[in-house]
Amino acid sequence: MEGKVFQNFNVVQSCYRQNKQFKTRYQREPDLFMSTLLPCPREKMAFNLNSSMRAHTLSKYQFVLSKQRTFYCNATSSSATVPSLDKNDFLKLQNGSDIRGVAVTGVEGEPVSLPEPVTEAIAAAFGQWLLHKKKAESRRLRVSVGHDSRISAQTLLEAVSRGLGVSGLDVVQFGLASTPAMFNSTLTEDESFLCPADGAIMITASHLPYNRNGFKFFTSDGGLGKVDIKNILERAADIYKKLSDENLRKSQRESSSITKVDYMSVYTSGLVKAVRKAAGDLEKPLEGFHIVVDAGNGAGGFFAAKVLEPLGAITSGSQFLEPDGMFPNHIPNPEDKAAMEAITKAVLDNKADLGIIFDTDVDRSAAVDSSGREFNRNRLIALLSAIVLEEHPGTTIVTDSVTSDGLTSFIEKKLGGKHHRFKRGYKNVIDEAIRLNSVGEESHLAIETSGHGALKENHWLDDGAYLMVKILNKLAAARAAGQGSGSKVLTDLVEGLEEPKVALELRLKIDKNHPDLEGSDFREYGEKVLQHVSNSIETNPNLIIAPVNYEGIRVSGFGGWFLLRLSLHDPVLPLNIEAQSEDDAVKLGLVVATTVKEFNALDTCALSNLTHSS
Ligand SMILES: O=P(O)(O)OC[C@H]1O[C@H](O)[C@H](O)[C@@H](O)[C@@H]1O
Repeated sequence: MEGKVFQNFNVVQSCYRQNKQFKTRYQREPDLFMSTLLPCPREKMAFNLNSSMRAHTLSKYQFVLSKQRTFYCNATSSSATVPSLDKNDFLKLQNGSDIRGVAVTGVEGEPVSLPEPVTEAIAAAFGQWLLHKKKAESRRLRVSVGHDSRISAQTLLEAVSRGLGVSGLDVVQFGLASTPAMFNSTLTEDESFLCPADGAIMITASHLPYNRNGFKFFTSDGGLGKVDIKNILERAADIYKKLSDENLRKSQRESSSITKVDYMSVYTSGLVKAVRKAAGDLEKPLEGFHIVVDAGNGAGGFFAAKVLEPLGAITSGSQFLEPDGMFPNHIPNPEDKAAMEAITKAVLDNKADLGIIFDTDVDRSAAVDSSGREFNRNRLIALLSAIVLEEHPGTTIVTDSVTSDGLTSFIEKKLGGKHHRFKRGYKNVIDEAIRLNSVGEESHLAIETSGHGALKENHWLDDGAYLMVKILNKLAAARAAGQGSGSKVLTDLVEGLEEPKVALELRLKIDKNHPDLEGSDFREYGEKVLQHVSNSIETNPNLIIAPVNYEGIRVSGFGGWFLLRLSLHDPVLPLNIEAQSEDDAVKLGLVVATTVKEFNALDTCALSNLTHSS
């Protein structure tokens, strides 16, 4: 265990050993017990730990704790004023299968919606949900918690730990971590790292601005979906009411332990092992390769020193590896133009073989070859499809809805696979791939143009770092087979992918307060728009509506296509257009502009700019 667990604050072991009666009952009836347990005396329940504390501070804590085995955790409820919030306020924090909110002030018009007490209530609710789900478990449950580089990470980490303590769960803090590592911790079998965790929480808001933050939740079954997130937020609203009631805080509670573990070393050594194995157990299969990493000051900086260097790669010229929650260089997001320009420049300036870029929490990635050509969006999917279809001939590749027609013919005609173009949303594509397998259709890859991707061989873990490992395997194998160096082997794999001359996305906003909505939900209004576009196009001989389509309306015409759909989260109709010339893109834009013109709540400025640009 030495060197693995940084500190272990198992101060409450004797408390809960003495409290078997409590334990048995709480395992059997977690929900019922929570209602008597809550609200708890927050003055007593929380450790005030700071992962960036210096060593001497920590040893002082350890000394105190080891001397008092029945020590009740130090009093540190958040000092923030507790605003009055109801269920709706909590439900507003749901963003698909994530929770997102504003964690710090600083942006005008964006008040804090994720203060510490709300965070505590959400974490307590996840604990409650987990206890309910794992009723049958006879041991005490533990939850791993990690965070990205955001400036609010530490505050929220402490609030999450307190909240889990409220539910009587043990907390295992990983510090700076990636989202996929958190899921991985629910699968790892290694008691010396306190794994598997029964549940995991990642504190992140992906690529959103510095003032935001949020949570993703995992169990060994994968990331929680929309229904469970709603359930957790509803529970959180109830818990919150009780947490803010001063009179009730005096009741008894069970203490929880907080342990800090260097789990990222387990996770990264898994990635290193995967590449070594694919290269026939060579110790340094990337020796001689020069690979630059751009972590955008998010959590992905580990990839250079902890993955590439042990494999023998040179990583000089890597940039923005140090965590900085103000993201001073560019948005950590492979979909961002400036981010892709930054990594491309780094590759060219350093004459590197390959560039790798991650989003803030490393569940998304993209690459750049030695000539500065991006493996991003459709080209990243084409590359991964080529690799996976070599390993699993004929398999189905599940993608999101905005993928190009060229990608379909590449996967089906060149690679001999099947392209199942499904819906937008990483959870949607992963769940669809799992469903296909369950009904007998083999699928090994679920991937989005956004850079989210998951493989069956990797437990359907949505992992940007593992996607890059698949690419590294290819480089290493080519080197081992004496097939030259550089990234040519990768570039060759996407040879034949037809790419459009023009690819654009316009996001048409729906004004939620417009009288035309007549009090209805923006989604209903959006559906009406889509139905109307579909009806108007049906009779147009120049246009063909895609017969198989899972969201919105996809139409081919003028040598290209467009897809108009409802955003997963926002009051927006995103419109994707791909065409072989600007003129053709404008023609497709005009089709949409003409058919939606009577929908006054729809902001069509972006469309007008396009159609008037010619
Ligand atoms: O529907 P949109 O607004 O384009 O958003 C769609 C995107 O939402 C989130 O960012 C998800 O993480 C992505 O997986 C998804 O693709």
